[in-house]
Amino acid sequence: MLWTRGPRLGASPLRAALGLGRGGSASRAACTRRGQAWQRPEGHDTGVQVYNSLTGRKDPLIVARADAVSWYSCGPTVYDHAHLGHACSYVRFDIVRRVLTEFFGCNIVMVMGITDVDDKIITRAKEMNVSPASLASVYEEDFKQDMVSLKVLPPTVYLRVTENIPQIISFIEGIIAHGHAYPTSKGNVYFDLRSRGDEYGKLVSVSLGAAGEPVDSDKRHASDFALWKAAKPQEVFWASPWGDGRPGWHIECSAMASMVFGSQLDIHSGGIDLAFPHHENEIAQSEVFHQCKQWGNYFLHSGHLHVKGDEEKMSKSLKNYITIKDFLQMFSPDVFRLFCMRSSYRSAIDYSDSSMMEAKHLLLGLTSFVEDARAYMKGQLACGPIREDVLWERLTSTKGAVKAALADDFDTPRAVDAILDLVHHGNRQLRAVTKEPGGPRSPTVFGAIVSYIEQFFETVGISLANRQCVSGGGSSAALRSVVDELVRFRLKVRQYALTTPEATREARQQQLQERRPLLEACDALRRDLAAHGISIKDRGGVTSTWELLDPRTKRQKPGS
Ligand SMILES: Nc1ncnc2c1ncn2[C@@H]1O[C@H](COP(=O)(O)OP(=O)(O)OP(=O)(O)O)[C@@H](O)[C@H]1O
Ligand SMILES: [Zn+2]
Repeated sequence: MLWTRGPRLGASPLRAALGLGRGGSASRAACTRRGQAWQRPEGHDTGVQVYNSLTGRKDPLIVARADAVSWYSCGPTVYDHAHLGHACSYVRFDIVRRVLTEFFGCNIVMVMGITDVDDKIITRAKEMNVSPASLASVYEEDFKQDMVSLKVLPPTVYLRVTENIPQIISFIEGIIAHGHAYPTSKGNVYFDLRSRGDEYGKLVSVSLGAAGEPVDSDKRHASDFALWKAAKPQEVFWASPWGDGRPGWHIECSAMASMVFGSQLDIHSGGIDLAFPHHENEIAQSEVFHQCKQWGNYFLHSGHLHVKGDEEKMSKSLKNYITIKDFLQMFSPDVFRLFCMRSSYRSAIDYSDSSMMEAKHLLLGLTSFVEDARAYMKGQLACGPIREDVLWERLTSTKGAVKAALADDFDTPRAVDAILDLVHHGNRQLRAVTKEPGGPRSPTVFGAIVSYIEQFFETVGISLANRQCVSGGGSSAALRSVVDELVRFRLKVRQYALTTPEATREARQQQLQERRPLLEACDALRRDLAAHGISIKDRGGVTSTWELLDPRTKRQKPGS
């Protein structure tokens, strides 16, 4: 055994160490030690408590400057299509980023590193008989397109490893100059872990065990990791002071983050599998290069997406994945976002068709409320008397609850629950009555609720079928007018079929019977349009309204 590990490595103990599982007293003790070593940054207190993997607890998020919060995000290794596991990590951090920006006034500068040279890329390129560079460029573009489809905001800048080789080489030279790395006769450069002493293991509390001469390796210690890898025959390489080769995986992120942010980083993020060894090694490299005590102040890790019932994360190598493109054929990006928001960004999450259907129905419930509230405001939905004071009070308390939840380590499930509670109360007051409305109306409070809810979801990247304004230019505007005409015509036909002026009951029945085909035709039209995402609602025979729904969000049984 070369590593002495606390009782915390391996899949679930690692999660315990990072506060994601049921940590025992040993892990709590280690967290306390980590917590004590952490230096509270100086600067602007955002008002958010964030779970920091460096301390194993929630810390106040203090950034150097609110107008330029530095955030480095480990990007993908681009050798194949991205899957839902990747989507989950990037969507969750996108939500965190949007919340920090819109609710807590941070202007975020995000750098994302793209690993475009790596063993996996080289192997796949060989299999496909293409160059690693062209394979990587195809899948990098593919990843970016997937992110656009998922409405993930792009980082302020993407940095590719292959475009930053000179910077990476200088970084390695700096580490060697400070006595923490060594080149070998085979042309490799390794980080000298023993030179780091107790400082290694800030993130997951691993410590170096007894030295053991590694078999068949030019490392001094088996746990030393590569900063520079000597070129193998027929592999892509760059010239360096140590001979031809390419960078190791960990060094690229340290070098690229430092290139933009220097020796101080507010936030560093990635999936939980990156905590060890990737982030642990990044910390070691960067702190010895910059000769500083604390390079990154907050390490945020997202939990894994698992296929329900599967212990392992969704992963290419396990072949248990669904590509983002396949997923988006069935569900909208909004459904996926809402699914992500129903759990903490840190927790493991199970993918299943039923959990997706649940998110889809939730979204449908929200859009339906917004539609009804808007119809009420327009006078198209007749209601009994509204308890306006109750609703105003609910709205105010919801706003407070949502902000408090988000300030508590971006607790999105709690924030969504608070909104659902508001919707529940709104719906109770909106119970439609078929008679003509009487008494005072309260459109303003419903307007305030709709506006708040839409704004909240817009902030986290979810659109609530707000199709009042047309996007897409003149042709969509024309099509919208055509649907307006069609729905008005259908309403006239329906009203004619339902209005039976005959004097006697029998005669009225007879007339209804004769006009029945017209009603059936109206129903059929409603069903058919639903298949195209157009949802028509008949409001008590007085009027009809319509909304355009994303076809992947529409009801299972159109028109029901
Ligand atoms: N199943 C998953 N759930 C959540 N995040 C994931 C999952 N799989 C990968 N990630 C995260 O996606 C980001 C990019 O990962 P990367 O390109 O290194 O893929 P990977 O982990 O090698 O995936 P694979 O095992 O499928 O090849 C990382 O932050 C990683 O932690
Ligand atoms: Zn990284």
